[in-house]
Amino acid sequence: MNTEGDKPLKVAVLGCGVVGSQVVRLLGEQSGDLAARVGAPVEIAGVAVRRLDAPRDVDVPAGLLTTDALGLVTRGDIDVVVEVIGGIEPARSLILAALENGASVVTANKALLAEDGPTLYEAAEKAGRDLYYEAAVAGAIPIVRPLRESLAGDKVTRVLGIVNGTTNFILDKMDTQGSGFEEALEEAQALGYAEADPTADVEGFDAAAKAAILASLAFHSRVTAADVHREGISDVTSGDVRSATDMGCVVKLLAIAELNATESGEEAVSVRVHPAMIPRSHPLASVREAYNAVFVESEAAGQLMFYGPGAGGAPTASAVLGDLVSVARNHRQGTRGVGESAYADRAVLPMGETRTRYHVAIDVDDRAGVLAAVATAFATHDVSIQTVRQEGRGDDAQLVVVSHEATDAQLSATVEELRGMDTVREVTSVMRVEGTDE
Ligand SMILES: NC(=O)C1=CN([C@@H]2O[C@H](COP(=O)(O)OP(=O)(O)OC[C@H]3O[C@@H](n4cnc5c(N)ncnc54)[C@H](O)[C@@H]3O)[C@@H](O)[C@H]2O)C=CC1
Ligand SMILES: N[C@@H](CC=O)C(=O)O
Ligand code: NA
Repeated sequence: MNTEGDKPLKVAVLGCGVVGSQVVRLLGEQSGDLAARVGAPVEIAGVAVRRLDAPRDVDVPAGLLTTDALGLVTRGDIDVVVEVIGGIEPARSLILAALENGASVVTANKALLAEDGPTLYEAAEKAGRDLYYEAAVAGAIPIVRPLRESLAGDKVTRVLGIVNGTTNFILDKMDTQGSGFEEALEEAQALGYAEADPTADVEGFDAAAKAAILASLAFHSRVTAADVHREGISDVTSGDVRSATDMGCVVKLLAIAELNATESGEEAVSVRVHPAMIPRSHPLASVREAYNAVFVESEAAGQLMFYGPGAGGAPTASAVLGDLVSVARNHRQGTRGVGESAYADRAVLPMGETRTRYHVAIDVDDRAGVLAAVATAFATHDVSIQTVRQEGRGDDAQLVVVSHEATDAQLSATVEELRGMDTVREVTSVMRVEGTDE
């Protein structure tokens, strides 16, 4: 570790793809400003790539390129390793080797942090080095640092986020242009937002990883991707989107982490990713196209909104470089930044015990007693109805019921019962409603 004079700080970059190439570009273009901000030159010591001759979006001097990532991080003179390879292995082994060899780590790897964050934190702690990851959640948007530091004196009660650009783009097109799901997905792919295999985006895996990281930070507990209830947007229909519009809402894929009371009255963490209707007046409703936003509620500060580009090479590299400067300053001063904070050790609430509201659209025969039968199904499971609207269509009718808050188990049992009723032709739309004051 360099602490003396203005000895250059040596940085190894692992991966030179969408994000890595922009990190390398910015390190070159902004070297003067970075040196001034850190107090010493920041020098690229090596860039690990999979293929030396692959085309890339930045010119890297041949002498810096290597296919031996492990050799680079263990060579003994590296101060900071920037991991932008992604995935679980070899990223995890490389990060652990970097820490063991005395380097601090900056990573954008949400999948790894959400799967095995504690192993990385413990290794950083043991090595006395930093592990920073602002880019891993909502790209360029500062949200990790605000939760780790700015709000460290407050009690966060809820985090609601739009943390996946691809799915927000698709839902926005369905809402504003009446596009179908497949059509909107093709557009997202053509614009380069979605992955070649967009499953991680569309099925909510990417958002679930980010939700786990947000929940861990907000509630000072260890939450992993496996703890997150996850539903994607592939089943969201144009009918759901129209239904949302009819009730003054918009459909968004939300990552939600909140404190809920358990049956025994203790505080537990509810963490989930699913499509939900939110009122158009909610700040998250105005998040358009591929943008991200995170809405935080805390006891003292109240409501805070963090908004900006959540994906893309340059925006993500901005967050990586911000971390790099912080870590470099820590190195220069011989200190460490904030480490893991998991002291609260709160349990994760099972999804069935999470309290939420449902919007249910039901096709029924338009005849006497049907409304009463539907209301009885809700009452049987102790779910209180907030509003009910009927749209008649000859002999057919559609009932749109919005419930008050109940447990997810009560609500899903109600929907199951509705589906089995003779008077119900079809339950055409079921969606949770979030972001409302009950
Ligand atoms: N692209 C984005 O908008 C965002 C990406 N991230 C995260 O940033 C990380 C990087 O993502 P991208 O740059 O988009 O991915 P990418 O696939 O464009 O780049 C990864 C690069 O790593 C290289 N690589 C793979 N194995 C390697 C190895 N063993 N040694 C050296 N290089 C190796 C690949 O050849 C590829 O060029 C991931 O963790 C991702 O989740 C986070 C926020 C936004
Ligand atoms: N595929 C992700 C990229 C960043 O995490 C997204 O669409 O948001
Ligand atoms: Na961020």
